[in-house]
Amino acid sequence: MAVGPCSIALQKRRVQLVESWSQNVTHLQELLYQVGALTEEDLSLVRGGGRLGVRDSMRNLLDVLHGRGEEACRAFFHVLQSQRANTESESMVAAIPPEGSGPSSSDSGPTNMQEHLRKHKDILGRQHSPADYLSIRTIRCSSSDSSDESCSFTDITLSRCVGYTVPMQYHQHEVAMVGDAFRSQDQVCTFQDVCQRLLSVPGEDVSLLSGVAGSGKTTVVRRLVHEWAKDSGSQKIVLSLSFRELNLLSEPQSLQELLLVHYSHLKPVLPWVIDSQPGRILLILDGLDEFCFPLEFERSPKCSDPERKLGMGEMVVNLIKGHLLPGISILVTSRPHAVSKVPPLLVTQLYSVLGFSKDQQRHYFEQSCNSPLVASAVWGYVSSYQPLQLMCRIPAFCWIVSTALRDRAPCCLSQVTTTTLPNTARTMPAGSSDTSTSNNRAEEATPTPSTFSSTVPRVMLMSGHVKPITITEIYCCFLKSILVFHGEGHSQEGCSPQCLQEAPRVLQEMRPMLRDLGALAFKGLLERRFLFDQADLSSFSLDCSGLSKTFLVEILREDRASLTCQRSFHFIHTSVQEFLAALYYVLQALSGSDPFSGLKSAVGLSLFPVALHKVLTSTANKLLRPRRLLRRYVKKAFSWGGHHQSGHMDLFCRFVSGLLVPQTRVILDGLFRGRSQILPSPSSSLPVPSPPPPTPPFLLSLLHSQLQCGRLSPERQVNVCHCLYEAQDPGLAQRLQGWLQVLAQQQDPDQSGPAKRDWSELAFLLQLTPDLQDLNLEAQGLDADGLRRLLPVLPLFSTLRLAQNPLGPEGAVVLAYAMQSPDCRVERLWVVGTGLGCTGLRVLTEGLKDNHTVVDLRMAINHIGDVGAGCLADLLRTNRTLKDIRLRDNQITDKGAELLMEALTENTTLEHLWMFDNKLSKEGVRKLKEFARSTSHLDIKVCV
Ligand SMILES: Nc1ncnc2c1ncn2[C@@H]1O[C@H](COP(=O)(O)OP(=O)(O)OP(=O)(O)O)[C@@H](O)[C@H]1O
Repeated sequence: MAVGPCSIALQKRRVQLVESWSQNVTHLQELLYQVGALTEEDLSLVRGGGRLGVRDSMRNLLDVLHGRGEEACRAFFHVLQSQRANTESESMVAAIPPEGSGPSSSDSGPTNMQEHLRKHKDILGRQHSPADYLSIRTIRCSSSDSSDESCSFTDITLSRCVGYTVPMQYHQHEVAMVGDAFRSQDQVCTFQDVCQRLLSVPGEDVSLLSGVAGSGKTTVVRRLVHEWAKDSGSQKIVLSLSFRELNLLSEPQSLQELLLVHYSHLKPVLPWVIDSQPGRILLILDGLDEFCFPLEFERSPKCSDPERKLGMGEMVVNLIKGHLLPGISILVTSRPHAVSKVPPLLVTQLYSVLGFSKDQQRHYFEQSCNSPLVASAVWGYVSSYQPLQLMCRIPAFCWIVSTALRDRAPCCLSQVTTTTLPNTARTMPAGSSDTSTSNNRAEEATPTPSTFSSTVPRVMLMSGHVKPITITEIYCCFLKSILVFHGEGHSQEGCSPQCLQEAPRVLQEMRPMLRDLGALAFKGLLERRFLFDQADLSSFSLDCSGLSKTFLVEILREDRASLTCQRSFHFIHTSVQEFLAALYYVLQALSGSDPFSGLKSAVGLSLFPVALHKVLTSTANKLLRPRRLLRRYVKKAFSWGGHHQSGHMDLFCRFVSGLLVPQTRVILDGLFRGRSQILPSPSSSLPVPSPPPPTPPFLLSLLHSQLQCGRLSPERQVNVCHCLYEAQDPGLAQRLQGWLQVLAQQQDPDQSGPAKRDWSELAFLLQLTPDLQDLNLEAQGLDADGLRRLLPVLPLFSTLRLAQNPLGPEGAVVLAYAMQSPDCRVERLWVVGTGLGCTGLRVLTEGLKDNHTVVDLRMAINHIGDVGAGCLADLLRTNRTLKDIRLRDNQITDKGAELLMEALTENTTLEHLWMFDNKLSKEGVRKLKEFARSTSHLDIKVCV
């Protein structure tokens, strides 16, 4: 059987031929029979006994023709050409290979190819413009025909590693991982690098893009598509689908059908591209973590036919395995916990969104605030408070913080009043933003949350609340900004005195709606659901048509699936859902109602009829005193959060703690004023409010008893620390002092070893003390794992004393990250007797190559040997910061000393090198001394 250009073309264009010609299959058969290309037997085979549909008949026809060889295929294309007048698919006919020519003659594709692609770029470029996505502020600016550029993306930092291996396990809330992000071992890269790789490099591969909620994955995708659409020279053809949309397709579908419905404007060209130039296609699948169908990579049957109907899970498996659409490249985005749904072997590279670096955060605030003064004030505030700054690596937090702070800034900065707070109030210590004027200096003062003090005046803003210092307070300000300043009728952002005066009334009016929204959020959290449909909203009496028009677009975002036109809703960020859930919980608990019963009656889940449930609840309320009820509900929230090892209730618990603080609730004054408040409601009437009541003691004792019970995992313990912080526990400072005292008592290395410590808790506490310079953890039994937990704070100290701890080579890896951190301030690194060995030293010196802060490195008794000395020598060739290195007792011989001396001929900055107690010969010592004499700046201490 001859295989010629027509046979090949017929195979390659099979999908397109079925798509374009199935309706004419009967007529084609007749014509082919007439010209002798088919026999009667062929005809009955093609018809399949009359049971087949037209598409299957067409597939049979193509199989038969291919089986008959080149001549039959050529006849087929001639027949098609003769039908040209009858067909709508001109491009199809143009693709028929002329007699005698090879298939390559049609490689330029169907006619109007460029035209179709241009249209495709226009459509996708519009769908992915930054304007309708980044913030409501930009929606406004776009609607008042401002240019796209004004709504631009801020650059973001990513990392790239080839493939991935570690099956990741997460026992903490994703927020807790933010600090980890910049410690990645992988190569740091920019958005442009990712763009360049995905859009320029042809070929078959699967890339994963991982990042926590709100880290900007979807934004990266949008920006990628946006850049591609702007680039008229790009040869790639980007197709983008979201898992959220695929979830809606419960019936099996063929991939071809799916793509052609989704990209109907590409109908005339897509099959051709898929068939003949798959390397040009980049398929983006966004949001794997939301995919509700199982991905069974082992068990899903192999399918390479794009026309075969498949369930969505099977389709995705076959796409990622390269069976369906072989040759294309695929980008899958996901939150970290779902990344491992894709087997590592199938992944070519893993990109991780690290978020905004410090500079990028500053730039973000410059872009998002309406004046440089406000931007600088917001940035001054964020950068002065370490936990907040860590959180602001996530862009979504930046947006929340910016919304919370910027709106009130213009009119509040110059109109602050101060008042003295009672004993739970916090210090507003020295340290002010660089833009502070004499008027606003108090406002700009940097809070140091570690020192909740009783004496220092607390800044009270005109808006009736203090400058937020807990995360809960920031979210309260965020909500208030949106409700009060962004509501309908407020064309301008920013507060006005009139808005502020009306705020309590507005908040009071919003109370029922916020309660319902919070109940929805809470129910979602319980069920770990972050996507809601219209029925969900209606079950909480939320009117979706009203929602999308009012301020709530900034809280609850609507998606309309392009495949099914179904509407779905999600909170703008999971933390906003967690905050609203906590708000609902606290509102209910404060008014003596069971937060769970609120859900049951709303969604009809109650085991009892609603009326009976109400009777029982009110009887219980009468029997139990309201304060006891409150305690019971709060306890329930915490014990429940503590039992969730996944950590997904962590933020919720922190917000509940924060909202139980009367001072925090002042911000949402109006919302909390109710008939049946159990706790005293703080008064906030201006100009001089009466002191708010302190944090309820039962809350603090509840949290403390959780810490002491010893049943919580280390991750949950850290979360309890966060809760104490949100609850503004005045005891936190003492706890830190206690820790520091413990650490000051040096352990005797001969003893059985120090008690097992919770290093995460220390890391948390240390974050709250920005002025601590010297971290002394000598002989504390600190191992590599403990050091890793401390990593967020390690770079922030000028002296790190880590001697006599079993750090080992793995600890060196952690130290290397710390030294490479852009935030590194470490000048003295003391790691005497930490078991680094030559392997550890190699890693550490690699880290130090990117460091410009360490001047004093003490590393006696580490068995680094000559190999280690060689690594150090290598470092000294380029390093111009180190002044003092102590290498006593490290088993270095003459060979190692030679390497060091060689390197030191190129280094004029090192001043001291201690080499006592190494394995040097007399000759080696003599040479070293001679070398020291010849280099006036360098003092070498050595003896045999
Ligand atoms: N590069 C950026 N420049 C400006 N704003 C950004 C940028 N990236 C993200 N944001 C802001 O953060 C918000 C959240 O981003 P995005 O939706 O991309 O996160 P995500 O990682 O996809 O979140 P999720 O996992 O919840 O889907 C955006 O709405 C936008 O306000």
